[in-house]
Amino acid sequence: MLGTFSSIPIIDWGRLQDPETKAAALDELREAIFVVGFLYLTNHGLEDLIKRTHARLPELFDLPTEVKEKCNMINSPSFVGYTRLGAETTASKTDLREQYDFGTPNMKKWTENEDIWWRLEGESQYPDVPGVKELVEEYISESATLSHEFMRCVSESLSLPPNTFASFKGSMDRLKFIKYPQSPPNSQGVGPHKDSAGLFTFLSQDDTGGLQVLNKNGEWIDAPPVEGSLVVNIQQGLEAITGGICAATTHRVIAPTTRARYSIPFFLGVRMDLTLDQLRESAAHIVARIPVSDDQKKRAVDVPSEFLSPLYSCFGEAYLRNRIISHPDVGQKWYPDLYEKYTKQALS
Ligand SMILES: O=C(O)CCC(=O)C(=O)O
Ligand SMILES: [Fe+2]
Repeated sequence: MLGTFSSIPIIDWGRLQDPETKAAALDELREAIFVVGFLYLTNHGLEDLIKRTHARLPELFDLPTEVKEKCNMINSPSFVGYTRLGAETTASKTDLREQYDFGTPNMKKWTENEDIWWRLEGESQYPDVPGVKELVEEYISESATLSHEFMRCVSESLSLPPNTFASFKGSMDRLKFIKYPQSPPNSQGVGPHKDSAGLFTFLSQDDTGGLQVLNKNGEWIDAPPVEGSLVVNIQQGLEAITGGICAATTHRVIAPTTRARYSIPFFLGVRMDLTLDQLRESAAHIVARIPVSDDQKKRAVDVPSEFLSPLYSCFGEAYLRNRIISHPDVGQKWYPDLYEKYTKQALS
């Protein structure tokens, strides 16, 4: 256990803020992101908010079925809302979890003359429980602030201007509350995947365990709970911005066997209208600074990346495909033609 644990770097946010330690901490950050591919962030200032939010999760999943179903994702062309156990698919297998998806509030309403993928940015649905909307909005707002600062540090770690990644940022970030119920041994909580909504994921897990990450050697290693930390994953948006050089973190959750597990991932969003061609141009100067790392073994066993596929015209379309495949009932209801098209397409 110790060996696998020590292979995931811990980055102390405090050290990135302190002028005395910043330079060394930026080196550690660069190594963690571009050479290892994932990290734990500690000392980030959201500890109290995370604790308060975790404390409310059991109650939200114990609500009567009709209260949860009232905000079911099936009502939402933006794929936000409640997903019951068994309604989600990853790597062609059913996931054993239930969850609520939310997004940044006050999105502009989609109109028919706009490209269809802008419809992914829409208003959230909340369970009808006092204080939940406010808590979600506070969590999203605090996480967005932290993640913007984090991206500035990532730029600085590559000796690039701090706002280098800002122009890739989308307007809607996403947040999920997840429950994995107690399950038979070796059940799939969520199957192997790369996060698809954007740039980085900041994941808070409880103390149950079960998260695993694919390392550069192509081995699944445990990412055990570290109290108060956020697990930071690279998403497909950053992978595309770096021309595929900085591969998205592939991860999965083995369902818990002795009690329920709860987690809260925050997904920093990417711009829906970015095309691969635009990226190639704008990314060249970023890519030139990324340290070389060998991940051939990981790539040999990895899951595909939608954003890098020439099948899709822009991030928005690739993300829409990902949502439709993950939530087939919602996809079929709101995008029947695209559902037909995407379920027949194989990613190369
Ligand atoms: O629950 C977790 O720890 C991971 C969740 C996850 O990977 C996801 O929902 O994208
Ligand atoms: Fe994920």
